[in-house]
Amino acid sequence: MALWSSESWTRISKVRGESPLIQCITNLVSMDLMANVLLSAGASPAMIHSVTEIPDFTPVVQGLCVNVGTLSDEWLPSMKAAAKIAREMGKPWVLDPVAAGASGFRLRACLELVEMRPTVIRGNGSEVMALAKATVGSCKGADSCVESTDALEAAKALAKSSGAVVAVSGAVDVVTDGERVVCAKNGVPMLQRITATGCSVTALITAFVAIDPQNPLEATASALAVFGVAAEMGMEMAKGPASLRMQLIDSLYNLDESTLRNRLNISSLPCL
Ligand SMILES: Nc1ncnc2c1ncn2[C@@H]1O[C@H](COP(=O)(O)OP(=O)(O)O)[C@@H](O)[C@H]1O
Ligand SMILES: Cc1ncsc1CCOP(=O)(O)O
Ligand SMILES: [Mg+2]
Repeated sequence: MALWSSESWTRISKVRGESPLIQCITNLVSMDLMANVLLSAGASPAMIHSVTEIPDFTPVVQGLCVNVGTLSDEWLPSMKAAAKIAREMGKPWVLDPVAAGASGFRLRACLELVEMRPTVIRGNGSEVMALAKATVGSCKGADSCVESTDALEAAKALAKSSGAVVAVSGAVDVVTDGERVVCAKNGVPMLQRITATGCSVTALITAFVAIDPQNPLEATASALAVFGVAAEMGMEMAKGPASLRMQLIDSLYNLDESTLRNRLNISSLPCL
């Protein structure tokens, strides 16, 4: 645990020190929280999605986050154009397959984006299972109706077939490259009552991988744990979802080394 704590503190310190520019092509619901979570962690968000701007802008970013939450025919070309440039230039890019199983259009778009070889895929249990099985049938829109642990085998299969690190969020966040499995156990249940917390942790993953591209699995686990620790700190001051949303941002901004070392809970299998 001590090594995970040291490495995770080093990573959040690097995000604060280097302030990586993170392009987010994301949904209309989560733009504000994603941008503010990135800023409070020390990164520099840019929610730039016009296909006309992609050739000028994506080449200068340190990481790309693609989120299909409010997917449309108009936005999909931008996502693909940016992902193509990121892959060609060896830049980390992260996919958040929101509600992947909710429709054939959405599933096809997500599978096409997976074919473009994201560095990391972060979804909830239902989303990862929909991608791994390539089946429509989301039970509840953007929310999951299975636990992250129910999607472990699906996550490993998706990691092996896509070449991506796959993170399944939930009470226990599970991260795998298809072989190794790591669990991050920080966080609070009330995070599920705030929209865009999943989108936001995916954005934070993008910033962490941007400053540690050689270790995407470890960087992903660190980001999930740091986000969860900030939520735990925020929960101590919050009165409900709205104040937790606010306290989460402040706690991430104020996170210090001793708090992270005392609270961080990351372990390798057997951790479920
Ligand atoms: N029951 C829970 N206990 C603690 N943390 C949770 C729980 N459920 C989700 N989280 C955390 O909330 C965030 C969003 O996860 P999740 O709700 O699975 O994603 P999404 O919003 O994409 O469905 C993640 O950081 C995850 O670790
Ligand atoms: C409710 C909703 N609908 C389309 S995108 C979105 C936000 C989803 O955010 P998250 O996946 O982080 O819960
Ligand atoms: Mg989500």
